[in-house]
Amino acid sequence: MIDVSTYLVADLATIDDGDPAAIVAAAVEGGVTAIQIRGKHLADGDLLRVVDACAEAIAGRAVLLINDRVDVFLAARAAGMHVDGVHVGQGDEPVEDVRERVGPRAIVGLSASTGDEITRARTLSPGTVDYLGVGAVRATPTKPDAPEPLGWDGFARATQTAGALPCVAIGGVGVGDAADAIAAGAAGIAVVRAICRAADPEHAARELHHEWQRAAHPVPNVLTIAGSDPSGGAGIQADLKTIQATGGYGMAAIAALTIQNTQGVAGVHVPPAAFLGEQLAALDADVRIDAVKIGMLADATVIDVVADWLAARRESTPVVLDPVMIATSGHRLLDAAAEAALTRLVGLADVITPNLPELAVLVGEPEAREWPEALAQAQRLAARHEVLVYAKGGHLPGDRSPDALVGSAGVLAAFDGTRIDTASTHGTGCSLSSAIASIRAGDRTALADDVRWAWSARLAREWLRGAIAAADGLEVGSDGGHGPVDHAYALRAGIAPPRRDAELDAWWEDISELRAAIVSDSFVTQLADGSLDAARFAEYLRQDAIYLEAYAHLLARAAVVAPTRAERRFWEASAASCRETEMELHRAHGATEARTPSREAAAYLAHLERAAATGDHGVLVAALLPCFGLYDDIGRDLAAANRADHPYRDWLDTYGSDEFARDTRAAIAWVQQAARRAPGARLRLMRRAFVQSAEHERAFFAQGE
Ligand SMILES: Nc1ncnc2c1ncn2[C@@H]1O[C@H](COP(=O)(O)OP(=O)(O)O)[C@@H](O)[C@H]1O
Ligand SMILES: Cc1ncc(COP(=O)(O)O)c(N)n1
Ligand SMILES: [Mg+2]
Repeated sequence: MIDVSTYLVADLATIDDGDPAAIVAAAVEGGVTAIQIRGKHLADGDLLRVVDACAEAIAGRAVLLINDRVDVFLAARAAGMHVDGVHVGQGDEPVEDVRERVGPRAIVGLSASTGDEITRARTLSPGTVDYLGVGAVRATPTKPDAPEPLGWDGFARATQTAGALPCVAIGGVGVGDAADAIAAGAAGIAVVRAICRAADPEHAARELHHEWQRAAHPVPNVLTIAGSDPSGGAGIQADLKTIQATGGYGMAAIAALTIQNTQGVAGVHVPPAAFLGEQLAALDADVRIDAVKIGMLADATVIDVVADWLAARRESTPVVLDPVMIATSGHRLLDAAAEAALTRLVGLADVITPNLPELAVLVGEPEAREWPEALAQAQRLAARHEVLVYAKGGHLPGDRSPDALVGSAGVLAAFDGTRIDTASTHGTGCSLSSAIASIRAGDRTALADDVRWAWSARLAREWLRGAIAAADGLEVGSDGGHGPVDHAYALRAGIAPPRRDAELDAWWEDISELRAAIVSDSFVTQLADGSLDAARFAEYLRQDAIYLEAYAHLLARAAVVAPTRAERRFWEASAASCRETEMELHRAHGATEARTPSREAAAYLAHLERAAATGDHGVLVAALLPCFGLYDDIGRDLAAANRADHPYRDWLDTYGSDEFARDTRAAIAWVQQAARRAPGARLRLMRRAFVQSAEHERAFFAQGE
């Protein structure tokens, strides 16, 4: 679906003697998602030149449409310019004819200003029109001949019949209107003068874009009821940091205080439970609560207060309960008598997140030694209390760290990954449960509850693993303890908060078999156990050096077309580190050898070159992503198999590193953002480019077999 949320009509008459390409470039930099070039008074040739300059300036970062002039669009497309479609009015040729001429892939927008026109557009055969421009909402100087303005009420009434057709509000709208526009059902806001005539078009675009984003993704209010950890790694402090990092507004009612540092818990003080009850009542009287996370509650009286409060709430707020009994350091955080009281609370939660010892206590069985046993316990617990159980394998021995979301019918979502090698896991349980609550609170989809919890859990775990991987970068606490995770790692790296993104997940599903195949191919299995033939490995490295040299160039090209400075910096840095790795490989493994690419390397590089040649930023970064994602995935498994006397030790280390994991996450986040901006046809291209790269990855690994 085309993103028309921030839509610029670049009206050449309004721009007058300004530079359209410069304005359009600034608008895109500010976050505009769609641009329409309107040059009613221009001859075809002159308009085509402006379109050319604008297409170059936009470089695929926003949808580019041409107003009315279907011939100019066709000429632009024939000349290889990056144009996406046309926007036509009611007075021009019938829109069915326009669709016929531009073909099925181009985007066609249609102006409509009355309920009748919208109803008629709706009854056209599907795929004729991609979106409607509906207005004028208010009277405007750029369209003096327009009929009576609609106002927001009129807009809402008129667009009621539009069905799934996105309606962009136009006419006298701009900054300050996003909330009303969304309430009226608009898919976006279109402006003319607000950007074309702005002293600083980039700033004007950014203001508009940010306001729309804020209104479309309101910040959820997330409450944690938990204990305080003065060292800031666990409890209330961890919860607030997590909620903020995952896009929520954090609130906290303190149920207990601990004397605690990274070495352990030295004491617990429980304030009067009635006082906690009053805090909760005060919040209820004043604040909309979008999700609740419950942590350390210390004793039965406190648990009862919280359970009473939850039971009496009229709104059905998502509740995540971390049944905290024992801290990572091994200290009891809940007195034994209170364990029974917890059972009542479990029944009031949607999801509970026990670690293995807590799971055992809740289900009344000995602690699980093996993961399948833990899953069976989780299922029994889920069935008994009608809750979802997020079982955590953090306490299992071995080098894996499995988790799973389990319902009464069994596992809903299984997560597996290597254990991150760090002692800094203080507060991981607290952080995970508040991340699930916070991400779930921000999920505005209308999917089934189980699906939404599974997504929130998946994103929360992904986010937490980033925080654990970055933990050793902090300097908190002395030797021998458990340091905190870095809740702010994504902020430091300029990565947006996690939000559910079914699109990217579908891509990974597309390549899941390829991933499995790569892992079981002889190259990877033999590389892992060290039995790989040295000559085959050397040839692989030579090919890898050739590949990486070209890949670094392509990363640099991604930087050039990146829509924001932060993203540009990311691809530039990736290009630089890729070049270093390549040189390193080259130095270590025969710089003097002839460098002829293998058939597999040549094919892979040709595919990437083609992706770059589309000029589309999204397609290029999608094609570049498997090289990050698959290596991170497989590289971690290989790194886990590493040992001091492993013949390929250095190589295995590179891809298992935390820096590489961090870069991979950032790359995924940027591709995710590009996917969100991409219209349907472009999104399909991105996905195809991504899958094809994964296929080339497999062939590359298998070469010389
Ligand atoms: N070393 C690690 N590497 C990766 N993930 C970890 C590690 N330690 C804990 N986790 C994750 O942190 C979360 C908390 O797990 P766990 O330690 O089992 O619970 P708790 O902190 O409540 O005792 C889980 O999602 C678990 O998978
Ligand atoms: C106040 C408080 N609440 C909870 C925990 C559990 O810590 P973890 O998340 O490591 O299990 C803690 N250590 N302190
Ligand atoms: Mg815990």
